[in-house]
Amino acid sequence: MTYSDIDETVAAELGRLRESIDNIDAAVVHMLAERFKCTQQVGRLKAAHDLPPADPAREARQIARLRRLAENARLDPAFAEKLLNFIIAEVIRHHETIAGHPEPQGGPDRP
Ligand SMILES: C=C(O[C@@H]1C=C(C(=O)O)C=C[C@H]1O)C(=O)O
Repeated sequence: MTYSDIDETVAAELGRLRESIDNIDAAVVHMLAERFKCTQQVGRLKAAHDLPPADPAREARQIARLRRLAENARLDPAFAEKLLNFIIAEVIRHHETIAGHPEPQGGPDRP
């Protein structure tokens, strides 16, 4: 069996489900973009006040909270933790970059 010779009703059902998957993927991308906008601001605030890029205590609280949310939503908590750690690692990398390239006095828009 291949995708080109499946039954019409199966194709319709698959198409309907895939439309929802595409919508969810778009929402995930938009939500991540908003999250990174916030974390970039946090990175600039940390750099301006000489704070370290990573905050392990905050991360531990977030992971505990996300694992509880995942359990309630019947999502594998180990997967939720892995995903959050993956995102946080990227955020910390951004914060290290920001800390290494301080903005000139007057903020980011100054020429
Ligand atoms: C965004 C922050 O910086 C880092 C990234 C975090 C995140 O992506 O949620 C959490 C803690 C920090 O290690 C923060 O300190 O709030």
